Formats: sequence, structure tokens, C-alpha cells
Amino acid sequence: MAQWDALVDAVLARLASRNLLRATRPIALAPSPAPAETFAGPGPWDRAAVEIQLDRATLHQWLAEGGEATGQEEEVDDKFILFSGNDYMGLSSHPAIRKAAVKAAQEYGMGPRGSALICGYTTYHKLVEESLAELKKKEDCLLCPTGFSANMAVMTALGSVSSLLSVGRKPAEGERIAVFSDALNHASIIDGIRLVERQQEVVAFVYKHCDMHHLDLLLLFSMDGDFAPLPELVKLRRKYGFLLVIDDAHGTLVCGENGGGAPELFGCENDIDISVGTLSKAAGCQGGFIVCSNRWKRLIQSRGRSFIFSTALPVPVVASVHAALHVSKKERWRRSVIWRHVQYFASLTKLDLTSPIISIVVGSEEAALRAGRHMLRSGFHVTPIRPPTVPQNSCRLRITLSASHSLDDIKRLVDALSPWLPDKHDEQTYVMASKL
Ligand SMILES: Cc1ncc(COP(=O)(O)O)c(C=O)c1O
Repeated sequence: MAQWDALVDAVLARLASRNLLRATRPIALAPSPAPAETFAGPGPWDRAAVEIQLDRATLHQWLAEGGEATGQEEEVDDKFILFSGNDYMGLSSHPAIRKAAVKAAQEYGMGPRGSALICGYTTYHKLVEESLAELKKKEDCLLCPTGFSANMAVMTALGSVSSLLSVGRKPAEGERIAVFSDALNHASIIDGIRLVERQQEVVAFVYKHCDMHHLDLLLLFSMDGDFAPLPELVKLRRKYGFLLVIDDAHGTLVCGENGGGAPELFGCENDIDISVGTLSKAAGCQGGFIVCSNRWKRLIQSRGRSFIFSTALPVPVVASVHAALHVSKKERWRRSVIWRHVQYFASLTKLDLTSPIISIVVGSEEAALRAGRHMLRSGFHVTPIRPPTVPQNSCRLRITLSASHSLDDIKRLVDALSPWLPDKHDEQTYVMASKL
């Protein structure tokens, strides 16, 4: 990847010569020491991560949605087990994480008061960046307000490579960066690509979901293209020398022995150039991050507009992330439990699952709404996913498992799902495990 390093160095030199290189100037805080409070197994606080109550008006509206109006309000319990969140490790309700946020709020207040480059960045942010870089085995890390903004920042920084190298004019077609993106990539990646495409900085190619053959063909047509997602992507990266950027929003803390994410699981951390993640899923908190080399960080913090022009994460949130990373390191049993839950769900349903995200495709929008109502009546918060999120007639129930669920929660969920499980339903119904 020496070629990429040379390009980034050239861009950094350009920015430096125009006084456009930016760096954070952390405000000194005294971060709390890592919380001592970790546990050998689940506690009552875990129930708070999955037990919810719906307000009655919302509940009745939901039950009436797309259904036959009876004019009468149904008698349904308003308490549910949540199977639609992204809190895979059940950390959002952990005592150490709650306390870290409370303590930081009491000591420092909420408002970060500005963006990271102005005055919103503190030594607490820096500490969390160092922990994330260590977890992901990368040189450096940049915290962003959200995962969405992290992906946008990577894309705008990437686009700036072509425009900064063609000073005073738009990059010619052959000078633009070729971006190869999976057809099912997250909206934040798509919007980032659309933006830099509009700026005429990149040329985008979309390959069929997880279809490495298709990607290989596209790369062949455009040899100077750099990009793409794992073991096969790594092989292609070796073949073509592209910059491999991944979004590990759902894998971080869940996959790999240490929670390093999909690259740790597949043992290919060194082959990933830039990895984007979110702190709003398995970390149970909020925020986004980019782990990369120090030179990429310098570029992204100088050119990544969604990082530069957005208020930094509040210190209590950063303190809660710090605690979450510590708990994830100490309570390794949470990772074992979530994967045992996946196996248990698979054994009850005889489904071939690869992750805690399970999509049960039920077909039409009406069928999905009906299935959602059935799940509500059975005491489960499971959201029907409909167009435009998914294509017509592939509406689904999206179920997510958490280490905070009990085996009984899962058994009862599977019983309630039985009309939509393969052996009980027509051949149109099928189940698939989403890729992390
Ligand atoms: C794959 C993926 N990338 C990025 C994001 C955005 O993360 P955040 O919610 O922190 O903005 C999400 C979450 O919605 C996601 O699922």
C-alpha cells in the first residue's frame, strides 16, 4: 500500500503548504480510572436492556396499522421484550457504563461546546481513540459524532485526494478515484459516495451484494481502482492493491475473541486499511469512529467535513464509551453468550445462522405488518422492515439477539415466530442471517 501512502503524503504536503492541515488541541480533563465494576455473569440490570413498555397510543396505532379496523381498542399488555435493538452485548444498561456517564456529567456537564477542532475535543476523547486503535490493532483513531458522519468523513477525505492533486481544476475522469461499493452498503456510505461523485472526485462502481466475482470483473475493467469488503476482499486487495475500507458497525465488540470485529474474526486486521465503526450498537452508547493510519487520520480531520463541521461527542458519552470498552474487555462472557444465543436460536429453528441479526422474509408489506402485529400480541417488539429499506415483496421481520436476553426469551420468541418458520409456511418464506 506504499502507493496510497505516497498519495496521502503528497496531499498532506499540499494541505500543509496552504495552511490547511488541522489538528485537535485537547482540553485537559482528568478521565476517571477504568471502572472496577464488572461481573461474572448477567445481573438484573440486563433486563433493563431488553424489557420495554410502549405508550398505549403508539401500541394501538401499531396494532391498527394495515389491519382490519374494528373500531375497538384491543386489550394487549404494553410490556414487551425488545428483539429489535442493536445492543448486542447488553451494555447500554450496565451499571459501570451508567455510572461513568453520570459521574462525567456531574464533573463536566453535558455540552461539548463546539466541534472537535474548535473546543469540543478533550483528553477523554483522546483516551477513547487510543483504546479503539488498540482494540482494532491500528495506528490511530478519530472519534466522530456518529457512525453516519464517520462514513461521510472518510468519503469526503478520500474524494479530496483527487481534487487536491489536480490543483485549480476538476480532476479529469482518469484522475478520479474509483470506488467499488457493495450494492447493500449502508445509506451513510451511499450518501458519501453520491456527494463525492457529484463533486467529480470519484467514479463509483456498485457490485452485487457480496459477489466477489462481480467485483473482480469490475476491478479488471478499471485497474487503478482502489477499494472494497473480507477473506476474498483481502485476496483481491492483494491482487489489485486497492485501499480496503470497511464499515464494521455491527461486528465491533461482537466478533473476534477480543471484540476486535470482523477483521479479528477472519484474522486479517493487517489487510484492512481503514475501518469505520459505531459506538451506538454493541458498545451501547453513541458515536462513530474511524481507525486508520496516522496519515489518514490527519487527512480525514483536515478534510472530512462531517467530522469538522459537527459538534464533538459530549464528555459523558465519551466516558460511557470508555467504560463500555473496559467492560467488553473484562466481561468476555457476554461475547460467548451472544454467540451461544445464535446457536440456540439456530437449533430451535434448524436455521443456518451466521450472526445475531436474523431476517425472516415474509413477502408482501401486508404480510410483514400482519407478522409484526402477531409478534406484538405475543409480547415481542420486532419491527417489520418494508420498502424502501428493502425491495418490494421481500418485507421481513428483523430480529436481533442480545447477551441480555435469556434462553427463555428466545424460546418464547421462536414459539411466537413459528407460523413464519420454514417448515410451517409456504415456500415463499425463507430465513437468512444478515452478514455482519
Ligand atoms: C452498517 C452501518 N453503518 C453505519 C451506521 C450508522 O451508525 P450511527 O447510528 O452511529 O450513525 C449504521 C447504523 O445505523 C449501520 O448499520
